[in-house]
Amino acid sequence: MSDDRLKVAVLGGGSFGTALASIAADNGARVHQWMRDASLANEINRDHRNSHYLPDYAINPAVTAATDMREVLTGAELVLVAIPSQAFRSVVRQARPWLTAGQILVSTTKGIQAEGFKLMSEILEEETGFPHIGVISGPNLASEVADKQLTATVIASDDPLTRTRVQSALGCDYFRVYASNDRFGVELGGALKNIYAIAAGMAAALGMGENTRSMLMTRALAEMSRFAVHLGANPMTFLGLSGVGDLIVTCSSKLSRNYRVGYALGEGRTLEEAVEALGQVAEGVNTVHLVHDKSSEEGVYMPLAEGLYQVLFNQVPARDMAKLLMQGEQSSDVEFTLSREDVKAARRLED
Ligand SMILES: NC(=O)C1=CN([C@@H]2O[C@H](COP(=O)(O)OP(=O)(O)OC[C@H]3O[C@@H](n4cnc5c(N)ncnc54)[C@H](O)[C@@H]3O)[C@@H](O)[C@H]2O)C=CC1
Ligand SMILES: O=C(CO)COP(=O)(O)O
Repeated sequence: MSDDRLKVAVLGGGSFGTALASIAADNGARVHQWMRDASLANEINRDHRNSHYLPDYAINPAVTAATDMREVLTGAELVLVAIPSQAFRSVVRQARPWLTAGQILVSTTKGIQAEGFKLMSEILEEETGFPHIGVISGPNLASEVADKQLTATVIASDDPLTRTRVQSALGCDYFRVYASNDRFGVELGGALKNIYAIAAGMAAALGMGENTRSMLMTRALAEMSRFAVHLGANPMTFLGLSGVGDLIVTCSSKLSRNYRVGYALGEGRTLEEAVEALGQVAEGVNTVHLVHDKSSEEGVYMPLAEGLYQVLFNQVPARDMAKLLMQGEQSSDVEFTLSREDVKAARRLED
């Protein structure tokens, strides 16, 4: 008997890969999930549960898991790569012998590779040279997705086929998939907001109020869009789900791992203790480092990222850094309507 269901492969056995695998299966696809841990794969096949990363949620039984890359990838029409950024390239290299040019390849990872400041879809492109490449990003806390809470995401690609195939593979009554052609902006937004989620967690632990959080999130949006536009992104992308949308959720929720790392730091833990206690990936820690270096190199003004870098890596107390940031330049609210240079020039005339 022929099986004409869409075949989806998911690389990664963590919380987001598992949540996305279950959505595709809810949508009628045959889903194969690759992970390196055989006992976790057995558990998914036997109990339809991922007790390590998503213990409280049932996984659709149409998801089958394996540690064999060939078995998972052969015949897959859509491949979702949900592997933390530090291991992303090595896993794509492992997968490469079974990837084909007709497949749709999509990164779901919100991180940056240190060498060359590369985003994950650029790695997909470099390692395969294939044409159907995209990125999924948006306000998508994995446990809420697994709980089927009403959620929206963005598929970004300059390839229309990639956009429409992902919209139909994942869009369902609890998960909406909006389209963007600014792959770079969408992907960068997902990586950058992790930095500010750490800062927001820290501010919460220090007892700072709602005005503070709102200021932090809005200035974070100004800072991340300034950086992204300098590197070639479209500023309007930051008004969407993958920009302001993801910033809101990650800066507001203890379900965010980056927020939790910040909270632990605000309570006085060391970075090592905070990361160890989390036991999962918090991409923002590495991203702070990379963005600090890149913004210095490019001459982009990013006081929040710089302040966070000093707290995380140079042991400056968070409260002292907050005081220092409050003494920084009072510049333009929205730089795309009034430039920082115009504000500075007017102040110089006044002095
Ligand atoms: N968890 C979430 O709420 C969301 C996560 N993301 C992004 O998804 C990406 C993946 O994150 P999660 O699934 O949440 O991570 P996770 O921390 O839940 O799990 C990571 C998974 O990657 C695997 N892994 C790590 N190194 C590996 C290697 N060298 N080879 C093979 N597998 C390896 C681990 O075994 C584990 O299965 C991250 O970049 C994250 O930013 C995006 C949206 C939501
Ligand atoms: O990206 C996320 C939600 O959109 C998940 O954030 P964390 O990686 O901080 O958990």
